[in-house]
Amino acid sequence: MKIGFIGCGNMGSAMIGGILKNGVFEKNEIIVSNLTEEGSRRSREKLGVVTTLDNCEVVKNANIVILAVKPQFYEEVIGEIKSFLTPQHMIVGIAPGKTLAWLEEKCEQPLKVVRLMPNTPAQVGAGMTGACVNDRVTEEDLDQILAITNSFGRTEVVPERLMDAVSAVSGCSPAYVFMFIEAMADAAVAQGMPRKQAYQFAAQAVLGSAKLLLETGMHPGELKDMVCSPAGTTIEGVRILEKNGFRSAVFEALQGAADKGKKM
Ligand SMILES: NC(=O)C1=CN([C@@H]2O[C@H](COP(=O)(O)OP(=O)(O)OC[C@H]3O[C@@H](n4cnc5c(N)ncnc54)[C@H](OP(=O)(O)O)[C@@H]3O)[C@@H](O)[C@H]2O)C=CC1
Ligand SMILES: O=C(O)[C@@H]1CCC=N1
Repeated sequence: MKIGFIGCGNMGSAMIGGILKNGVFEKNEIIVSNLTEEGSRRSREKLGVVTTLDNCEVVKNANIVILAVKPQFYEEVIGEIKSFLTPQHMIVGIAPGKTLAWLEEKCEQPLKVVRLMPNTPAQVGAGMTGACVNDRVTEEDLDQILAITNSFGRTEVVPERLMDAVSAVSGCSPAYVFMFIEAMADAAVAQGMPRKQAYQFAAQAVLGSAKLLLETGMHPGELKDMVCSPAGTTIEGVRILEKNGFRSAVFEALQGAADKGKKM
């Protein structure tokens, strides 16, 4: 085995899905641990990887170890596995607030440490991951990490001080985007559109807008202005969004998410 996941829920399985689809590792090179027998069976059936209920088995059988449990369980899990870690291991945290220094300290030995902040669109190969590494991670190690993260979307290597911002703007933001889509679809339903069709229209509008911005590199304000005809329908909606503090609400939400990450 080459890569191991401690925990294989939403994020772990999304990451493994991309890794397998792009042939970064074969099924028999991936070992995952779950907390429950039910989770273990789900990992086996859904992904076909090697499974265990013993977190130490992951460390004994893989040199890249991804901690894909909720942040609250990081300390307990590291306590369990630390005596099996060696300088050859690369330990990868994906939780908000768990800094490189915190991970190094809890592992109690000099190790290659990586911090990633992926997001759930990784499930469909459209993830966005922020990455930073400690000074023991070589160029070759980083290339290996990027091959992994690029298998489920795009990656940006950032200074660690930006990881809370990454967590807010791409780790958490899919939740806010889904709330936005749901609200738009509710409004379309109120106008008489069948719900399934409303999700299609709202989601494709968000997907297309994101694609337009990424592919043209244009300023989002300019793209917004392209939609707003003088005395038209869109600018009326813009007025109402501004009146209701739409931008400020988004700003505050991301600020709150980033601040929460700093405290974790
Ligand atoms: N969800 C998201 O959008 C994002 C999440 N993250 C981070 O990813 C990490 C995982 O989150 P997510 O995938 O959403 O969480 P899930 O709840 O979906 O999955 C957690 C997994 O951890 C397993 N688990 C729990 N306790 C243990 C333990 N002691 N030993 C081994 N396995 C254990 C569970 O096992 P079982 O299957 O048996 O229940 C489950 O497979 C978190 O740190 C989160 O902050 C980062 C970016 C985005
Ligand atoms: O809130 C969470 O649990 C995760 C971390 C980053 C995005 N979502």
